[in-house]
Amino acid sequence: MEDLIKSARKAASIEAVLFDMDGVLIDSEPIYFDIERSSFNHFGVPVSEEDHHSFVGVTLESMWEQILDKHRIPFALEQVLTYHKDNVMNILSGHTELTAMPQVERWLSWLKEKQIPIAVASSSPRPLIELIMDKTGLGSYFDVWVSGEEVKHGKPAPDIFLHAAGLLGVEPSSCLVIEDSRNGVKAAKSAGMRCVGIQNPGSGNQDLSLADHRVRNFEELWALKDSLPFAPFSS
Ligand SMILES: O=P(O)(O)OC[C@H]1O[C@@H](O)[C@H](O)[C@@H](O)[C@@H]1O
Repeated sequence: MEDLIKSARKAASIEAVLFDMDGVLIDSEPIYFDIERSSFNHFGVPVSEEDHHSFVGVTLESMWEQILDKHRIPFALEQVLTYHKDNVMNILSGHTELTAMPQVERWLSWLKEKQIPIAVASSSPRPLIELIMDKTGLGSYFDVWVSGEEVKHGKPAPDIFLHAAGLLGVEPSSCLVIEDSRNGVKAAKSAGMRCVGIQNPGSGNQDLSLADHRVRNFEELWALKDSLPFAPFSS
């Protein structure tokens, strides 16, 4: 019985934290919304705001697959993806104000100090993750970086978070995910993980009701920290 109680406690404790990138570590979704809108115009697709917000958190491939499927425009997936990805990389490379979200480094430093492994698990393509990690200076905090393009099914499927947990060597039930999108929260919960939803107005209209906890920013997340069941620290 005692063993059962111990293992139930252990399953619930947090041993790793998996961060979404866009809309969590950096307020990039408003930038993407503009670039995406210009690509929609370029290809002549009338994407509604509701549909547009529903794509937050999914890979670019999944977004364009859904658009091509619904609007039946005469372009190949490869063609629109190449055009759009080039656009995103060009604009973001030249962007001078890509900074981390306020207070995010306080969280990352605290996790590092407590020796809690951390991952970034983003649906963005790897070159974009690299660029953002470099520009924000956050890259060195993370033990692993995983892109949604490196797993079979992107968010809202659980694959990316399960893959990140595997790389960190931590059970899914011992992972905490920080997400800002409906697709991301769904992925985290499908992976059997605890999830904090950050309601970021910049990420559009996102239903985060599946998340275990909801906050508006990293300051509120900091306040929540003491009530989260982190595993006993080694130092
Ligand atoms: O998984 P993350 O880090 O939120 O990334 C998702 C984002 O990835 C970007 O590449 C897309 O342009 C966005 O539309 C999408 O929301």
